[in-house]
Amino acid sequence: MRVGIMGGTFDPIHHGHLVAASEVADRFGLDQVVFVPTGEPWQKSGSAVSPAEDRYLMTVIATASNPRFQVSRVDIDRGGTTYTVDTLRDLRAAYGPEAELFFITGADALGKILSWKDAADLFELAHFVGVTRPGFDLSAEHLPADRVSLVQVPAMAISSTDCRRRVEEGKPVWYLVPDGVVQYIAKRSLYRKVDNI
Ligand SMILES: Nc1ncnc2c1ncn2[C@@H]1O[C@H](COP(=O)(O)OP(=O)(O)OP(=O)(O)O)[C@@H](O)[C@H]1O
Ligand SMILES: O=C(O)c1ccc[n+]([C@@H]2O[C@H](COP(=O)([O-])O)[C@@H](O)[C@H]2O)c1
Repeated sequence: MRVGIMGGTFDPIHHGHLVAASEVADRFGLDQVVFVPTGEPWQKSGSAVSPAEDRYLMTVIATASNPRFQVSRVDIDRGGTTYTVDTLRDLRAAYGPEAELFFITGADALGKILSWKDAADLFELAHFVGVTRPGFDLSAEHLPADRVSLVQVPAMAISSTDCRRRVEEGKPVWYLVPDGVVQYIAKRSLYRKVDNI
């Protein structure tokens, strides 16, 4: 079985994430892509991230219609700071030794990967797939060539930061995130200043 892993804070999940996963699934003939919302990400600057359960539910809503997309709670249920080395060990244990694991990252995340915990071990645990992202250079020169692939995906100039800012400013996020995620954000009053609720 060939399993893609798309880790992210998903605050909120948007069409950039979904297109990246879909393209890599097609290119590598993946049987599944598992979206893994982070528990407590340690390299996110700025304000605190939304509760894990909200990010988890938005990820479930966004992926529900695709039979090849799954969502895993491993990073949320482990508790504490999320490290990809733990994600990969947990998913290896869940899928067994025969599974081929492909960890999908945008160009921004791939550029910082050597700063991740136990970075040298990561490339033993999975094949890494870096995807293009508007505004970032995609390069794997710093990484082991046989364990990293680069994939061009349709350019989606969308970020979770921009989606949060738009909601805070009362601007629409329709078509940047799936419809059900727009509705979930409104229902839970996410990303609004307290005096806007
Ligand atoms: N528009 C996009 N195109 C390609 N890859 C993306 C895109 N947006 C995010 N990714 C990748 O998806 C993964 C998870 O991203 P994350 O959940 O941090 O979203 P983000 O939009 O970067 O969030 P934020 O703006 O809050 O930093 C990362 O590997 C990131 O590089
Ligand atoms: O393992 C680490 O030290 C590490 C540091 C930063 C990010 N990551 C992972 O990279 C993925 C994208 O993270 P983020 O913060 O850009 O949403 C997600 O799965 C994180 O757990 C992992």
